Amino acid sequence: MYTALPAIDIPPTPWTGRHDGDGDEHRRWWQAVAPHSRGNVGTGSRPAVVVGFRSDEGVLRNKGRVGAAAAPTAIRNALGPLAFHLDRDVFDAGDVAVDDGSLEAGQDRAGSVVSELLDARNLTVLLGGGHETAFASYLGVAGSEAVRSGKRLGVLNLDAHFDLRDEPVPSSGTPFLQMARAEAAAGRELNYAVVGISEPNNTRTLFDTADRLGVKYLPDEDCSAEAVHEFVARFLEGVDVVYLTIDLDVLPASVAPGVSAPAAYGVPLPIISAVCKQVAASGKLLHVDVAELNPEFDIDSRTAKVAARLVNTLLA
Ligand SMILES: N=CN[C@@H](CCC(=O)O)C(=O)O
Ligand SMILES: [Mn+2]
Ligand SMILES: [Mn+2]
Repeated sequence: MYTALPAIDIPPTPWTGRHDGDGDEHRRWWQAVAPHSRGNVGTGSRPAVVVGFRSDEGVLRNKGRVGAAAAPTAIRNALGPLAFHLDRDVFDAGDVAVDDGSLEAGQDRAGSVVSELLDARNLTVLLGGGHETAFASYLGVAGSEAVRSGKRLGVLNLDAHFDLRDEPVPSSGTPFLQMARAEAAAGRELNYAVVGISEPNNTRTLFDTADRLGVKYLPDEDCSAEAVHEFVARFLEGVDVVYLTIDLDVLPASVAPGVSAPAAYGVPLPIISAVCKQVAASGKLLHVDVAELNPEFDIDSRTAKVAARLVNTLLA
């Protein structure tokens, strides 16, 4: 019998895609993904559980282009037809929805879903949502047994932006400053690294905040394959578990047009994909989210397909 997690607002619905046959040799994501039910443990490798965070309240508050609330559905639709070559079970736990502007309550609900799934041995995949999704992810990760028991957490953000804004209300521009404050309140220091920072899209204040917090970052123009590999390797050395957050605006606008703030320069997709493989291969990946897809501005689902491809790579 299906039992949803208590904080889920919208239960999972069946996935769709091309049908070539019912045998394993024809299997696509839509045929492989099953609804998550409390007590699902999967077989073999650590199962992955997908959760949607339908929110664009953070983007609205950050004066961006709204529409990211529709992204979880768009990413599932892009994943569904992909051939399934994974060696793990994948479940869909449904969505948390931010209604009536109640972002903070939605982040709390999504956080509790992620914590429960992590404590049940799953690899969690939170599909945003604007980048306010990151604070929901953080609540989930920080509330997990792994982090509470002292594992050293690293937050790796693939993003053109620091998202360290100091604002009176939380938004898509504030999640990593919120994390820094929450970590300080817990007697820890946020270990935060960003790949793909666009210098002209982050003010002096943001660079000063990053420096004050000891944030490690690699500018977009310095993102050669070697430099990124070295940067990520160093970061991985100093942590036990990783929360990886992919803001799709780290990619060039031609690759990811469907975001609130498309990147003029951007980090090439092969390099972002290589980071995903490197993090997955480290065995330290605890949780991942994908943020900022705005299907309203997408072209031929290009950005949704890139998001789906990166999720597929991370779980492989
Ligand atoms: N999550 C969004 N972050 C960016 C948006 C920048 C923009 O809208 O131009 C930020 O706040 O810096
Ligand atoms: Mn961001
Ligand atoms: Mn960004």
